[in-house]
Amino acid sequence: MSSNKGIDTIAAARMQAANGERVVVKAGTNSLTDEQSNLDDAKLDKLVDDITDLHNAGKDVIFVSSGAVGAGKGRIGFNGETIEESQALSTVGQSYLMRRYTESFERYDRKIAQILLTQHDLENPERFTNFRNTIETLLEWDIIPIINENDAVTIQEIQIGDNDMLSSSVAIGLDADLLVTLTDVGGVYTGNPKDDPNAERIEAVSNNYATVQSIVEATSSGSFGGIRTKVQGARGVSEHGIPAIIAQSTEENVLQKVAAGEPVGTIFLPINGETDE
Ligand SMILES: Nc1ncnc2c1ncn2[C@@H]1O[C@H](COP(=O)(O)OP(=O)(O)O)[C@@H](O)[C@H]1O
Ligand SMILES: N[C@@H](CCC(=O)OP(=O)(O)O)C(=O)O
Repeated sequence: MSSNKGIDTIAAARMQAANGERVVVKAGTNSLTDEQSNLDDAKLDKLVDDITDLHNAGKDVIFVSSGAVGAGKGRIGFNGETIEESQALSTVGQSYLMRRYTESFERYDRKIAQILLTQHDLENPERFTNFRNTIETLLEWDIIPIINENDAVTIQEIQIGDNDMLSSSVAIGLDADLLVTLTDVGGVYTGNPKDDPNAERIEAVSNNYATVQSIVEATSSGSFGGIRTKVQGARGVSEHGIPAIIAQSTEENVLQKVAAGEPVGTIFLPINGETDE
């Protein structure tokens, strides 16, 4: 299934994405942990390899990483039953996650910074300005900021898997040129690719958005998050004229392929003031 827009428009969006100078990359829990919720070193190192490649290509990379609750579960050996327990697990997991990122980026002599945020911080003009100034300074220093939601003081995102929306707001607020959402499947499909062998990857989303929304509503289990918030976040970004791509974190050189304009994942075409529906 593809967008009703022509192949030229999709190719132009791929080129716009490839040429983006400021890129927000978001990685979900599934891209960082194994089936026992332990932080998976090989997955984390692979993400760091890809981000370093993008950075070495001269891009400003802002990384939004989930995985704190998952890493906390693995560290403590307990899944947590209440929201409060998930919050506490995130605080254990976050410091461990950053330790592993620090070690992994050190393989390339790269420095990183941690920023824990809430949607409130992005909505409050004074806090947002402070956040933006910090990011701009880190980027000038060639340091890769790693952002996560501050789960100790907010529970919205533990409940709805909202790092997808946080990364979307960060991309819009920081005037990024591209949002890449990495997950454990190859994009948005016509069915859940984990249990539907006939599911086909949707190449592009533009004027087919309403159809795509109904598909992901129908194929998602659970009442929150999952592929739905990725689609919603990517659409929000594209409505600001910024292309967004949902792709698979395990795909070889996935970010290099994005930067080469290759047809990986599902691209959300930037909407530049035209009527899209
Ligand atoms: N139509 C669909 N297209 C792609 N993925 C889907 C679809 N419906 C359900 N999914 C599921 O959404 C999951 C991705 O969401 P999630 O588990 O929240 O990932 P992450 O940890 O990367 O944030 C995939 O593993 C996939 O099984
Ligand atoms: N702040 C939480 C992220 C929760 C979340 O959004 O997870 P995901 O849907 O896997 O991106 C954590 O680090 O565990």
